[in-house]
Amino acid sequence: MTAPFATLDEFRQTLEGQSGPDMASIAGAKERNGQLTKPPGALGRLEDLAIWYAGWRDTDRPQITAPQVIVFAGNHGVCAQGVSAFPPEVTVQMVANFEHGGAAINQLAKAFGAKMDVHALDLEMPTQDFTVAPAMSEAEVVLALSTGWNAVDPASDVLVVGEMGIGNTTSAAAVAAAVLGGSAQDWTGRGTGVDDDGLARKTDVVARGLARHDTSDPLEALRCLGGRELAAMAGAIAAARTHRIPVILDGFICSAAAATLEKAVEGALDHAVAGHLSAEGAHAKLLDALGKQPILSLGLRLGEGSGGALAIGVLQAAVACHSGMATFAEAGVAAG
Ligand SMILES: Cc1cc2ncn([C@H]3O[C@H](COP(=O)(O)O)[C@@H](O)[C@H]3O)c2cc1C
Ligand SMILES: O=C(O)c1cccnc1
Repeated sequence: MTAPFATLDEFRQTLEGQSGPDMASIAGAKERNGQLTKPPGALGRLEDLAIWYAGWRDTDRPQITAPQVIVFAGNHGVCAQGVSAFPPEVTVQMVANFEHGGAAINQLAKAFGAKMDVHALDLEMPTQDFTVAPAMSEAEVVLALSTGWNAVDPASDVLVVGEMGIGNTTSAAAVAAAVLGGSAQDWTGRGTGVDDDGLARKTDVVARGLARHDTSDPLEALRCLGGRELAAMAGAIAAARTHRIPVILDGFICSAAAATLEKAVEGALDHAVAGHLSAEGAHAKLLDALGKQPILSLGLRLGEGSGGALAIGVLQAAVACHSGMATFAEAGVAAG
């Protein structure tokens, strides 16, 4: 489906017009959950996940057969400020690695039966350094949102969005600070592993970005401080809602991009769960602010959609139990 917006205002209107979960499917799934052959609540959070998933799939007995992982890549002008432990060429080199099947996310997508797509967004044209100018023009951010929107396969039944973009933890920290409040220090972490000097430099860069731009509007924060891959993730998350495809969020960068949607239109992330808690320092605070409890906590600090992809397995398991288990009546097991 072609993206139904050509401006940031139209994108916001698209978010405002999106529907919520199907309450009848939620009620039916709760009813079914209560009849399954297990003590009430014994599957813990798996039960909540299955019921949540049912509401977005419009059925009380859903299946997961077609997960999609999309990795978006972008380059960042702010790398000129020395904010990453790695050089910006790594972005395009990793895109080649994704295309040849050699990255962590390739293995994780394969392990959970997900199809994986990679979209490189104008890598030869990095965003502007946000300490001197807005990262993107309105046309550029809308194009990136549209690329993300159009990348979603309407036939998929769960979506993970990930990213590759050297420098993008700086961008994500700035976006998070702009939309959720707090200081640059609160949100800036080590990313790929900058040393203490690098962290101080990076924090200063985030502070200067925040001081330079008027980011009271969350979508303006995405434009001025974000990156193409962050905008594409936001566009894909929004498109998934329109297609009734539940989303599993990845780590710090994905969550910062997603936060712009929730802050633009409250409830815009109701169709999304947090796949994992990243080791990037401020991710816990970000998830708290979004009211999301991570499914996994494995110390990952990679991005690429890796933590989201791992959580596909948990969601699949939750849905398999919900839809595949026998009821007490079917199995002839005495209910308590
Ligand atoms: C080889 C390599 C593979 C990666 N895969 C994801 N990232 C992660 O690291 C980057 C963000 O960290 P920073 O802001 O410190 O540059 C992003 O590309 C993110 O996806 C990688 C980084 C590297 C070096
Ligand atoms: O949490 C993430 O997404 C993350 C953390 C560090 C580096 N790259 C990605």
